[in-house]
Amino acid sequence: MGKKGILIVNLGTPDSPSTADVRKYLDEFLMDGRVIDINPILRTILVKGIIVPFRGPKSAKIYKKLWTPEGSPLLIYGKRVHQLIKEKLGDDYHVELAMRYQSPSIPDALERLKQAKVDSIKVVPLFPQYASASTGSVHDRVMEIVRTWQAIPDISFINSFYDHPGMIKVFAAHGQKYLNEGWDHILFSFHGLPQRQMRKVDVSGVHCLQVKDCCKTITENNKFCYTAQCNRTAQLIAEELQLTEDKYTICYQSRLGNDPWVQPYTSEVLKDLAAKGVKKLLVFCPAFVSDCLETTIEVSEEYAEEFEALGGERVQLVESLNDDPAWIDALEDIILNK
Ligand SMILES: C=CC1=C(C)c2cc3[nH]c(cc4nc(cc5[nH]c(cc1n2)c(C)c5CCC(=O)O)C(CCC(=O)O)=C4C)c(C)c3C=C
Ligand SMILES: [Fe+2]
Ligand SMILES: [Fe+2]
Repeated sequence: MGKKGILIVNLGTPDSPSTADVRKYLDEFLMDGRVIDINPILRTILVKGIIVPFRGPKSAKIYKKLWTPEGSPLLIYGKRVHQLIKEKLGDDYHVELAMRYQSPSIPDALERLKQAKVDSIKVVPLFPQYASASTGSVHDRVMEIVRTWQAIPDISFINSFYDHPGMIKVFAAHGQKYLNEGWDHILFSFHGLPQRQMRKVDVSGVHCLQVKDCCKTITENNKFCYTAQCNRTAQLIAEELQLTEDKYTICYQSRLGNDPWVQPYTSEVLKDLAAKGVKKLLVFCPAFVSDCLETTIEVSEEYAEEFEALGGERVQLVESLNDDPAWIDALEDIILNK
């Protein structure tokens, strides 16, 4: 019998922080019809004519701050997790790491699985909560390639692991280290998403953004809703840490463009909290399994500066799952049992 193939996939990051490489990354990322889900002609004009030329140099400056001698944190942690999970799963498995955008690419990783003659492939996007723009896009790309193969092995896809007890415990343990430092409030800041993408995955057609508090709890109607899954992740971490509802706020960062995204926006929440006299904030970012631009720079630097300018004193980011051995245990369970 052959080995079982596992393909773990994260979002991706530029190959280097040079403007040319950041532009190449943004172009591949934002030309994805699941990320900027508008008319293809408008998308091309918007991405190639406006975002890539103008945002490219600005993003490159931010990536230069993020970059370490080993490279981009998202890829560094990706490689460490890949190595650790390979060791943990042992010889019955062939594990490949890919990035949805840039390198290592999904086509190359799938080719290696094909060459290894695996019996099956399990695709594991490293996004705890499902969004068409992240998990959906990984699934789409894998299917696009595999459908051209003559011999297609057993193949399965993980949708999400937003409530996985092992993962919840690791986020909670990382937060627990800071809990006794006298925080005025706690934020669960998730990556944002255009509201129309929430509506599109509403399997009932009558729920998301149509009923009051639509996605506060997760039900049959909204089980694929990114916001409903984010809320559940935050509630479970809060329960694990015995935080009552008044102690925390769930919010959404990194909005791009002028269309409405899921609310409340993190920057608006920072303004409201500062106006109420909140000085010290602890921030979890549980949409990310590893620290990256969105946590290390956007939260720890940009939101921290914004909050201080509003009269706040301190913003402390809770480290992501990164290469914590307890996360590797949880990931093994997700791979084997989901
Ligand atoms: C949590 C999963 C993610 C979803 C959903 C998502 C949606 C989404 N993102 C953009 C635009 C940008 N995102 C950028 C960076 C970025 N996004 C995610 C994850 C999700 N994005 C991660 C992990 C990262 C960091 C990558 C890294 O290299 O560390 C960026 C690039 C940075 C910048 O220039 O600000 C953009 C742009 C859209 C439009 C979107 C829509 C659904
Ligand atoms: Fe993003
Ligand atoms: Fe929803």
